[in-house]
Amino acid sequence: MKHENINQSSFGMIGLGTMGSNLLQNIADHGYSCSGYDNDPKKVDTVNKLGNDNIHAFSDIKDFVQNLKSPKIVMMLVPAGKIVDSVIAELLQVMDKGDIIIDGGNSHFTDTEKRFEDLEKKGYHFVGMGVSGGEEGARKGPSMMPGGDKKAYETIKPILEKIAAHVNGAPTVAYMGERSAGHFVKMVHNGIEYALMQLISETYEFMKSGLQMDDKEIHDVFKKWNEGRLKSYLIEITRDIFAYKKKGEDHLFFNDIKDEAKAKGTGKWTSQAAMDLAVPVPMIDIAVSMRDLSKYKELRTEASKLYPDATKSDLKDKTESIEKLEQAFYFSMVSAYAQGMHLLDQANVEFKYNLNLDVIAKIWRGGCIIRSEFLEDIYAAYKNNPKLAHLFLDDSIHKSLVKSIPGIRNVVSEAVLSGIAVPTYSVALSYFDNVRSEEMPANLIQAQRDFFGSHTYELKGKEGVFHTDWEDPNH
Ligand SMILES: NC(=O)C1=CN([C@@H]2O[C@H](COP(=O)(O)OP(=O)(O)OC[C@H]3O[C@@H](n4cnc5c(N)ncnc54)[C@H](OP(=O)(O)O)[C@@H]3O)[C@@H](O)[C@H]2O)C=CC1
Ligand SMILES: O=C(CO)[C@H](O)[C@H](O)COP(=O)(O)O
Repeated sequence: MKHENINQSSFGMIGLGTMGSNLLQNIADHGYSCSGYDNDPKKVDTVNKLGNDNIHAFSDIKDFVQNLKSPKIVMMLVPAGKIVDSVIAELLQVMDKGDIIIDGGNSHFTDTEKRFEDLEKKGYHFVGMGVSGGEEGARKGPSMMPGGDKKAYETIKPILEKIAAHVNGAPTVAYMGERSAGHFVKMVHNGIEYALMQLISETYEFMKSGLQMDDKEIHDVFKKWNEGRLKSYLIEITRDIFAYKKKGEDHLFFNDIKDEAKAKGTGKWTSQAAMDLAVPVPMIDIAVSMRDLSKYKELRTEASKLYPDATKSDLKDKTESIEKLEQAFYFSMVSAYAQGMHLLDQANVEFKYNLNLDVIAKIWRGGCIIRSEFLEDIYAAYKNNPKLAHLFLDDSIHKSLVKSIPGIRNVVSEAVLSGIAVPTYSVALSYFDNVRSEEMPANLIQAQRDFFGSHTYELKGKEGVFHTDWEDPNH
C-alpha cells in the first residue's frame, strides 16, 4: 500500500509483531505520526486496519523510510540476532547519515557493542534500548533502557518519556550509559526476572506439596502478599493465574500446561556474562538450570519411579508456616535483586558504561516485568549512597533482611527434610551465609590446587606466591 504523504511521520517502527505493533500504537496515541514496516504483509495489513490516523504501515522498506521526517528515527522490534543485522543492512541502503536507528529488541550486548561501533563509523546514530513490559507494557507504558548515542537519545527522549510508564510522575525511561549499556541492563533485568519466576514456582511447590494447600488457598496467599511488601507485577500475575479457569471448566487452566519451561536466552546470557566478569549470581544460574532440567521430562519420570518418596516432615501450623514463607520469599527476593545489581556494578567498572544504579532502580519501579514495591528501597539505597558495594550493606535493607532470616532458615530446612526442591531459596540462603563470612573455606581449595597442579597460593600476612611439595616426606 502506497501513501500520498511523504516525509510526514515522526517515528518509524520495523517489526509489527507483539512489541512493535503495540509500542507504535502507544506512540501514535501520544499524538505522533508514525510509520510501520514488516516483511510479513499480514502484519502490515493488521496495523493498517486498526484505523489509527496516526499510523501508516508499509510493506516496502523504501516507502516506509521515505515517509519519515528528517532526521529519520527508526526503531527495530524484530527477533534478536542475524535479523537485526540484515534489517540494519537494508536500512543503510535507504537512510541518510545523521539518522537515528534504535534496536528495541533483546539483542545480546556484545552484538550491540559491534553495531554501535560500526554505525558510529558510518555516521549513523545508534541506540541499543532494552524494552520491558511485554505486550501490555508496550501498549500502555513500558520501562525502557536506552544506551549508546547520547545525542540521539536527547532527540528521542521527549517521545520515550511520553510513552513510558510513570511512577510518582517520573517516566520509567532514562539514558543508561555508553555503547551497549542499555542492552546489558535489560539482560540483567531479565536475569533477575528468571530468578524471581523460579522463586515463585518453588513457593507454589512448597505450598502445594509441603503445606498441602489447595489452589484457592494459594491464590489467597498471593493476593495477600500483593497487598504488602512483596507487591510486584510477578506476584500479581501469579495471583491471577491462580484464579484463571476456562469457561465451563472446574480446574485452573495452568494445570493443563506442560511442566517444561522454555527460554529465549537472556537468563543464560546473564549467567554467562556474570561468569565472565567473575560476579556470583547463583540465583540466576539456578533459575536457568532448573528451566533446563524441566525439559528432561522422560528422565524425571524414570527417576521419580526409582526414588519415589522422600521423608515427609510434619508441617502442622499452616498460618505460622505461611508467615515464615513470606519472610523467606522477601529474603530471597532481596537477594535476587542484590545479585543483579552487584553484576551491574561490576560490569560498570569493567565496561566503563557510566551506569547509575539509582537511575536503573528508578526506571524499573514501573512498566517492566520485575517492577515491585521493593525497587523503591533499592532506589533509596543507591540514591543515598551511589557507591554502595552491595545491597546487603544498606542500613534499611540490613534491618529488614535480618528480621527475615528465621523465615528463610525454616523454609529451607523444612523443604529439605520434606524432599521438596527449593534450589533458589537454598542458594539465596547459602549465598547470604557466604557473603557474611569473613572467612571462607577457599584456603582449602588453594591448597588442593597447589597439591595436584602446583598452581601456587598466597599466604596470610606474607607477600608473594608460594608452592609446596605436599608429598615431600621431609616437609
Ligand atoms: N514479546 C515480549 O514480551 C518481549 C519481546 N522483546 C523483544 O522484542 C523483540 C521483538 O519481539 P516480539 O514483538 O515479541 O516478536 P514478534 O515475533 O511478535 O515480532 C517480530 C516481527 O518482526 C518481523 N520481522 C522479522 N524479520 C523481519 C525483517 N527482516 N524485516 C521486517 N520485519 C521482520 C516478524 O515478521 P515474521 O513473523 O514474518 O517473521 C514479526 O512480525 C525481540 O527481540 C524480543 O526478544 C522484548 C521485551 C518483551
Ligand atoms: O524481555 C522480556 C521481558 O522483559 C521477555 O518477555 C522475556 O525475557 C521472555 O524471556 P524468556 O522467553 O527467555 O522467558
